[in-house]
Amino acid sequence: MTDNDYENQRPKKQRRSGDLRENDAAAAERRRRIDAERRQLPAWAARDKLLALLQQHRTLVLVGETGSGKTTQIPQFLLSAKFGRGGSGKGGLANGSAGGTSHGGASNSPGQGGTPDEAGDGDAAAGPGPGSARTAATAAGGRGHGGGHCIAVTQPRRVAAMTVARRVAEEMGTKIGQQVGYAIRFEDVTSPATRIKYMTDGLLLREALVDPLLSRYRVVIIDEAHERTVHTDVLLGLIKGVQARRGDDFRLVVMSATLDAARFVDYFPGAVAALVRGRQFPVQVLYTARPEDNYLDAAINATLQVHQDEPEGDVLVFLTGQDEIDSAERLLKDRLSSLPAAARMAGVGGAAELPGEEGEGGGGAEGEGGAAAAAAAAAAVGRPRELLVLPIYAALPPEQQMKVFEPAPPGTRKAILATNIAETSITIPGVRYVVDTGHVKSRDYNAKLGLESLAVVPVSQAQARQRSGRAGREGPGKAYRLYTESDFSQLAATTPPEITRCNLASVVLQLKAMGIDDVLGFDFMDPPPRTAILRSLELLFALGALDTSGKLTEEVGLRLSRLPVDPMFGRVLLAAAGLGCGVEALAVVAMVSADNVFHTPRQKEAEWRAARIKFLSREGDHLTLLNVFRGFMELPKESNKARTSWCSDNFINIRAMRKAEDIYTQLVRFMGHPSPPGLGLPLATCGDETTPLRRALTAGLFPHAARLQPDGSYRVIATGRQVFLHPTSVLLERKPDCLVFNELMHTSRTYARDATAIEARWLPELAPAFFAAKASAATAGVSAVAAGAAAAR
Ligand SMILES: Nc1ncnc2c1ncn2[C@@H]1O[C@H](COP(=O)(O)OP(=O)(O)OP(=O)(O)O)[C@@H](O)[C@H]1O
Repeated sequence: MTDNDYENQRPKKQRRSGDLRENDAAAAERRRRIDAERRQLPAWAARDKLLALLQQHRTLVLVGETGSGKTTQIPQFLLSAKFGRGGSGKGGLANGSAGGTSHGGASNSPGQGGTPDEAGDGDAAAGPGPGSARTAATAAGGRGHGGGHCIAVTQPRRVAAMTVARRVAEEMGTKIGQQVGYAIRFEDVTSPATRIKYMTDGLLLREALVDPLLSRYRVVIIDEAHERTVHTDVLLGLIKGVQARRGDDFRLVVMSATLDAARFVDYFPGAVAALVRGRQFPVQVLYTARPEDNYLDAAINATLQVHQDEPEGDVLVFLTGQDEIDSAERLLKDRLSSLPAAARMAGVGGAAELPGEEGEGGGGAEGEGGAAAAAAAAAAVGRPRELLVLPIYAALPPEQQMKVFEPAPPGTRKAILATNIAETSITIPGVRYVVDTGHVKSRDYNAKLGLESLAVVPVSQAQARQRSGRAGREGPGKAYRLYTESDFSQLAATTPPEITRCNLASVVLQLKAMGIDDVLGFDFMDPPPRTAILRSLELLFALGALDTSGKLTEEVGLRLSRLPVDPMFGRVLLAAAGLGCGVEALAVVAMVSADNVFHTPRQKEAEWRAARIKFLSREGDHLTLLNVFRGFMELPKESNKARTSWCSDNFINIRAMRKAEDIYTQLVRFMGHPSPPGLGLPLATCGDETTPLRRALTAGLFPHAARLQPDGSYRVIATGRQVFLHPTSVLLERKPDCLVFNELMHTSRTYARDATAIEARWLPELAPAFFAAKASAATAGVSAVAAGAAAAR
């Protein structure tokens, strides 16, 4: 560098260090403020009592109001009491204060079954059954434990894991990924320094595959346990086994604002329940006087009413899914444009990928004389004048999801349209108002048919409380429930555990991979229906993941358990690797794993049908999806404009395509990676030759249930009732040993939606008697193994 260069640099350097000092000062001030806020949280008053309870009990079931500080504070308390520091094999369990002064904030919760005495009952109740949970521990093969140094905090959802981790890192004044980190599927923001790790429950379950004793962790916190996701329930069963094996070296905390603590205390030997009393800010709950005919309209009205009448504060609206959110966004725009000038000034900011859309940037005030006065009036009463509509749902790319967490620009109110992704754990800065439609999309499973479906159903009371709890986190809030108080009282108290209403193939596969062979005997807190487990065993057998004695096969089962996709899709990928069409199979699996890519507006049916023709394949929907994927991938990646206009011309959902591309990229890495959990499989392409791909698809989806015939039809071979049909399938021929169809089910998603139609149409054809007579000896073997295992207990 010459002197001259140096001189040129100097002022910049000085400016930079000046900026840094200012930034440092601002950051320090912010931390001081956050620190003061933290100390006001109800959880703080309970700190010493909670730590003392955890010294004495291996399981703590903690109930505390939404916003009381469970998710953000408890892990920090544990860390400061040395629960999250390893090496000695004892850590805080021996050294931490064994009681301290109780501030009276926490109490053993009478009526919730939380006393140590009652926990003794739990011991007895759990006595004879935990054989399989112990098997889990044994499967660790004597792996060392005692070195656990980390605190894991599970969340049912990725967004919560990410955002809460960031908040806690900020509270602790560290960079995310250092002392505090998070891990979600395909994204690990942790380091060797990490002591508090927020993660999805599904990810901790995956970790248990390779480390069944969870030996990295001194404490596991299962947060939002009331949600009873399938992953949480399996984890609870596994952890029970881990506790038995690791003894005093391991602690479990189960937390929620809306939890039946007694159930958990009964389930875990020696558990104790505690209640954190009090909430930070009040939330006023308002009900409608009469039931609403159309909750979507009612939600729009309520949002606009809040925007027009209420002082500043963002609105969080709970809807059921992406389609509904898209409609709500459009309706809000339309309604805003028809409002009087004062309210109309609020342009509605479009979704982030539509820059320049009408309303963006809030130019509405320009040139409207009356509007300026109205704006002044709104400002005078502290009402924001613009409304910025932001969606958030699971299929939205993460960078767009994060937009809801950014503060609204001055003079603007955010209206966040969310699915239940925003229902628990998270704090969205600025939200003071919640609009609860009272509905949610929920999974259901028909074990008889092996079909999963999604249906819009009323929320439970616990969900309604969680939703209201998203207001009142930074100040007093209001929750508008779009149903009557009497309807609320009729709602189920809690949501039934997901494990009792979903396809269990993945779960069964993972348990088998952990060495738990007797899945029917696994110590579930709420055992799933027996038929559902049997159906999963049959499916896994049909996929080649289990042998006739119900054991995991090395070649298929073990590798499938490592693939982070549905076992049926995973089987396609394994088959494709052997058939030289891995690239195409990955594309198809990515497309069916993303949301529906086709946009089918009713008013433009002729147009979208015409646009669809160029992608259609006579060989089936999978090949059609492959054509769409190839078309998209041919566009220049860096040109957002080209991609957007191609999607819009072809009536294709760009968000779903981005998601598919993302899944594809991640799976390519995963499949090709030479060391576990990667599979090190070659990824060849079959080009325009489609036969290998069709073979691979058949192998994955219906290996023994159907065989592709030379003429392109499928033969359905009897394997119990494990048959997948499309509602438009046509029965070509009825032979003595099989039925011949032109087309079979192509994705789990489609059959999910059409489960009822399929049942009505095909069940008589697929009568149990027909299949019972033809059931293969091998499938019967799996059932016999399952039945034998059950009988042995
Ligand atoms: N990202 C954030 N920005 C601003 N404040 C936050 C943030 N995260 C948390 N807080 C503050 O910390 C408080 C406690 O949050 P925390 O998530 O720990 O509560 P909780 O008891 O776990 O609630 P819930 O049961 O709803 O998950 C919130 O009420 C809010 O005041």
